[in-house]
Amino acid sequence: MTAEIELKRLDPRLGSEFPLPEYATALSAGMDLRAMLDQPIELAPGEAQLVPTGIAIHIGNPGLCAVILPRSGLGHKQGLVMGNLVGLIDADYQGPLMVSLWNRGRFAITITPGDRVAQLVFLPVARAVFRQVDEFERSARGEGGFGHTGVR
Ligand SMILES: O=c1ccn([C@H]2C[C@H](O)[C@@H](COP(=O)(O)OP(=O)(O)OP(=O)(O)O)O2)c(=O)[nH]1
Repeated sequence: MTAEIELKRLDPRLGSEFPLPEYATALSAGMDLRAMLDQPIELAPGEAQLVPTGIAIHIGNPGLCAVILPRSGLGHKQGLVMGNLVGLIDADYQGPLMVSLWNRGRFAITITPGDRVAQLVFLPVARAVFRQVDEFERSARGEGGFGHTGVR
């Protein structure tokens, strides 16, 4: 599925000095987001900072959202992940897209302007309407809470 999403370029270096977010391959699920900083920053072990991506997007479709996820290599090797673990971008959000960068590793990490630090993935969303009931229809699953399915 392809969806057209409105994008505002907030940082003029995107689209000139650095490409706008794009899919790296025909089947990539995520597009890399860049840290559009004015100058390099150093994240000490355990430190988190909110970093601008230089874009704003408006999804504008109740059936879609986006998530900001770590890049696998950076997350695994350097410990650079998201301070909110996963950033959730609502379909009605129009503000600047920010990335919370958290150094969960043991060594300082330097982020240079334009570095690809995270990835943006668009996902389908089902919105629920609750129907209140007094009793649920019985299921084979029982009521023991998690870890009680009896499956080994
Ligand atoms: O990593 C992120 C996470 C969120 N957002 C933006 C998009 C999202 O739609 C908005 C609000 O996020 P969320 O609802 O998760 O945060 P909140 O702390 O609950 O804020 P709010 O009170 O605005 O709902 O912030 C980002 O730019 N980057």
